[in-house]
Amino acid sequence: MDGEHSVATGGQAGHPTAGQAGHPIRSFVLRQGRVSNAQQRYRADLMGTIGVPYRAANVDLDALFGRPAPRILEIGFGMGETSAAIAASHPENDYLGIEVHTPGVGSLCKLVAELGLHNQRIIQHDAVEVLRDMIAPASLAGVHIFFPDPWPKKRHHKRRLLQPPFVALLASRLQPGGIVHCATDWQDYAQQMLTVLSAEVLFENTATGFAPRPEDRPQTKFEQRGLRLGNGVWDLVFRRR
Ligand SMILES: C[S@@+](CC[C@H](N)C(=O)[O-])C[C@H]1O[C@@H](n2cnc3c(N)ncnc32)[C@H](O)[C@@H]1O
Repeated sequence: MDGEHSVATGGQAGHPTAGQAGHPIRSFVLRQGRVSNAQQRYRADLMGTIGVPYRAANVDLDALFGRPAPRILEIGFGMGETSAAIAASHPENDYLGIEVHTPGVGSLCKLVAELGLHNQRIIQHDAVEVLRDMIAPASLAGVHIFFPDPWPKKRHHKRRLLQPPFVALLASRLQPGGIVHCATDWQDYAQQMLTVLSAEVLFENTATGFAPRPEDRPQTKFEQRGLRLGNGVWDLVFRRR
């Protein structure tokens, strides 16, 4: 997504990608993007019911969704069009979307209301801390990470989300047989993802190398912009052993 108007956030100790001085290296910067009136209104109306405040304790997912069902967590849903489309086409699953960016949260709230989705919940917080602190081990059927911030400059690569400690955390939160599906339009990040996911002993690749794009993954907004620029797209689908 656009990186302008960026403000680096402060942090807490113990972040899985913590830097040398103990300061967390976050995978995002909080942008001061414009929040439309509609995004503001829907966010204010809905986050009281479908929003989950961050707290350092496991969330009871059955209670949160009001039923037992496969749970898919999405990291960085952007404006949420893809999230809403997937949740609408899979009413049998429950979806927990995590995003830090306020306009995106408002946008997904609006889509949830317009589509009458009952299987979407939202946490507006750093996904790394959410996974670490709120999600119980072996509780997820899937994780979606579609077009994470690419951090193209070499000196920023340490900010990329897909690093070995994060991938180990991710694996620990998936049930055996659970799937992590990543996609990116940055070739060197795709290669990095392939390397770190392949190196995690709890994961097995469902494909040889990169996966064909699964038919049930709609094109995301960020992906469409990349395709207009002529970028390639790489999907990776790994299964928790
Ligand atoms: C490049 S955008 C892609 C958005 C969307 N998935 C798409 O494909 O259109 C990456 C998104 O991830 C969010 N993000 C990055 N790191 C995050 C984190 N640690 N926790 C939650 N959201 C994060 C950013 O705010 C941004 O909206």
